[in-house]
Amino acid sequence: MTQSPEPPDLYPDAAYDMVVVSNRLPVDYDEGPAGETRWKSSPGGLVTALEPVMRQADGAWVGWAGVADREFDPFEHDGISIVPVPLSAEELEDYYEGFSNDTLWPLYHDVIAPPSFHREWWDAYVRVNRRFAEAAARAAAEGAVVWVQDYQLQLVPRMLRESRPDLVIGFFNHIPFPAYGIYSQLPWRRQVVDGLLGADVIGFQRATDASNFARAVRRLYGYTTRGTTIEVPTGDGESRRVVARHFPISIDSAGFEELARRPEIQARAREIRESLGNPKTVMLGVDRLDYTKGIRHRMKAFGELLRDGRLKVEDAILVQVASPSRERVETYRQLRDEIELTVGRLNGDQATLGHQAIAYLHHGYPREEMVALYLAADVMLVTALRDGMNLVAKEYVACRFDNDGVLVLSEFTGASDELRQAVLVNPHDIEGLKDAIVEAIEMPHRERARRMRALRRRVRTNDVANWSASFLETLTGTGKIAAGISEPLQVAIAALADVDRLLVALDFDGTLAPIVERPEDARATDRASRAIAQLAELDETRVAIVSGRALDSLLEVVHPPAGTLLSGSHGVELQLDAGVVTVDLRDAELARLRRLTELVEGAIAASPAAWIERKPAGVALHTRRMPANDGIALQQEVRELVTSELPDVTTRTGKAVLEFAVRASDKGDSLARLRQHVGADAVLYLGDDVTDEDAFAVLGDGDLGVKVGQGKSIAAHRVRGPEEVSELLELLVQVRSSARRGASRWT
Ligand SMILES: O=P(O)(O)OC[C@H]1O[C@H](O[C@H]2O[C@H](CO)[C@@H](O)[C@H](O)[C@H]2O)[C@H](O)[C@@H](O)[C@@H]1O
Ligand SMILES: O=c1ccn([C@@H]2O[C@H](COP(=O)(O)OP(=O)(O)O)[C@@H](O)[C@H]2O)c(=O)[nH]1
Repeated sequence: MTQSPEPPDLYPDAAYDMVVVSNRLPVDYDEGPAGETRWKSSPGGLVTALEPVMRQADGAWVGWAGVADREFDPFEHDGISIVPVPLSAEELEDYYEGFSNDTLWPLYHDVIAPPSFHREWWDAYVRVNRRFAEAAARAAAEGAVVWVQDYQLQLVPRMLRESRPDLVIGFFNHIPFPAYGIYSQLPWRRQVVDGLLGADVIGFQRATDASNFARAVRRLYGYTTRGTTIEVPTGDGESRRVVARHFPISIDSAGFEELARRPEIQARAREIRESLGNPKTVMLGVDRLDYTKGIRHRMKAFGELLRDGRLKVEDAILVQVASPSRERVETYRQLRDEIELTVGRLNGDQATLGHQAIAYLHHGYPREEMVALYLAADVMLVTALRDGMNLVAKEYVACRFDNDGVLVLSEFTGASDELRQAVLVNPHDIEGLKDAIVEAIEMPHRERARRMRALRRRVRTNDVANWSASFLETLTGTGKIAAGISEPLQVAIAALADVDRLLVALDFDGTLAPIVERPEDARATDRASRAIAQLAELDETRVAIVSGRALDSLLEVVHPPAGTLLSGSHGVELQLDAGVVTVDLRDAELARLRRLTELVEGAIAASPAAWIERKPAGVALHTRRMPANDGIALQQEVRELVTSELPDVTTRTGKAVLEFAVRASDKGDSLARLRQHVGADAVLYLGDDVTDEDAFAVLGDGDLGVKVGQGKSIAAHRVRGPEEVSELLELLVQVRSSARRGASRWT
């Protein structure tokens, strides 16, 4: 057995506040035939997506250099600090080619090819994951953010949490996460899920991937999952909240467009068309040579169209870039043989002396050439059988600033969730695929332009900067929040305008009303109050105020329009259409409430700046008027006192407030009840406090959560404060009232 190489001693210890860990570095070490060496760009969408992020972050990128049995010192490449992790030839075989690419890859891509399960591959996977975790732990500064990438490193989050509990750990899965029926075949299914649960945030490409993962957690561990959150027990009776959500990855759209606008690249596009004999239609496929990409299905459909006479070889050509990938894995070798046989046959049967049917290119091309190819193509064919995202589809759209070209896109790609105006296809349905190709070729210019404009808007709005900012904000909550309503948030609000029945649920303090010294002085901003009154006038639109305050106290500060639903005391009190619903406390709960009140009152007697607020099922200790450290110390003391005598009492911390309740309820329960009462098709929730996270946690697909201000949050969007909350509500009034006017014309 080969000895694993020891990590070299040259790693810059604890130097980086941000560390990205991925199997592959952005560059591969390459040795030419004459022994000349160089670093060249490594293949695949992961690198394309992360490169611009890393260039901005000034962090370290920990990964493998693409060759076995070689050790490299850390170095700087194109403004990125590179920390190479060595792999022996045997580890490369067992961990990368074996477990990553012959077990996990086919399993996670819906067993398109049969996965192989070998125990020695698993052992190597564990060993190599540990080496990556150690390298990342060495590079990371105290409290750093470590962002682990992809299926090759699923055990790293747990390993890092154990060795470095100070770190903030994110994980992003670039490939699909399969349904439990498939995932459960994995003999190490529990270990992998546990490995991932070491992260604070687990990102997926699609909402279905995140819900498949949550289901696996429930089935294998029985942990509670709620919307996008998972409660992971920590062993001391407490639990950590892990977020598992989709963050669809994207590209540097502006960068691609800038390249596409360069005259020399446009000239190259013309040259490509000329070299193909200037046919009426150039179709393009660009893929790693991988069985998930549906290259054979595409060729079969194209071949039949030629054979049936629906297309003529003089008029249409398919350019297929199949970039070399994983060439030592047997399934990939076989695939190459099959594809090349198909190309040979098809050209043999259909080509003429002057016109080939398929131009097949088994090469990897630099970005400039890719852009020229995109510009040269009338129709882009993306027919993957399963694909995490597929960046090629987004790149094609980003390059078509001329609003021309048609994208044929498989519904089994992550990209199809966003790129709805493409010609969507099921690549298994060869007849359907043939019709879609003909539809794309014959599509009238106006229709092509209409679709391409809409696609381009989407790719511009959600670009790679947006993807990483949204993931990292969810992870750290410390991102700088841009002024105003961001473009992705505007798009999300526009989508709410069209739903049939909408619930707009709003936290009060810190969201509608700026935080003030004395809670009784808090008032919603005038603009927010006006917008709420206008929303309440719209049909099929209900407004709810969801507060931690007791209902009495809420009604003193808020004067909502008729029909507004109210939730007080974190859902213990609800005012629905039929009046107030208060949870009746049982005798034992009443006795506990009395004792709780006595205990807290006694404990704060010597701290005149602290005060308590009585609620129907609990008390809240406010420390806002105390120096911050004194407040924290008092809260700690009172918490210990209460929980040692009344262990069943629920505690909850907010901004300078510690709450105790004898009946457990939170804003998530309350929002679920309100949603049910209204029969809402979608919910908009806005909140600023830690307790609002429970409400964000119950939001699902089609809902919209907006965190107000800084702080860790699972909400997908943010605004800076109450002024922008009112701006957002005004925007909603505007878009929803015109949508409702449109709707009522037809009803
Ligand atoms: O590193 P390789 O084994 O040569 O493979 C290349 C990369 O392929 C995969 O890409 C995925 O990520 C893309 C960006 O998120 C996504 O669009 C695509 O659908 C995925 O398949 C793989 O996930 C990477 O780890 C590989 O580096
Ligand atoms: O010859 C090539 C073929 C592909 N790519 C790039 O490789 C990435 C492929 O990403 P995608 O998400 O489509 O698939 P993956 O290969 O990651 O599965 C895209 O950025 C392509 O532009 C490239 O630079 N040269």
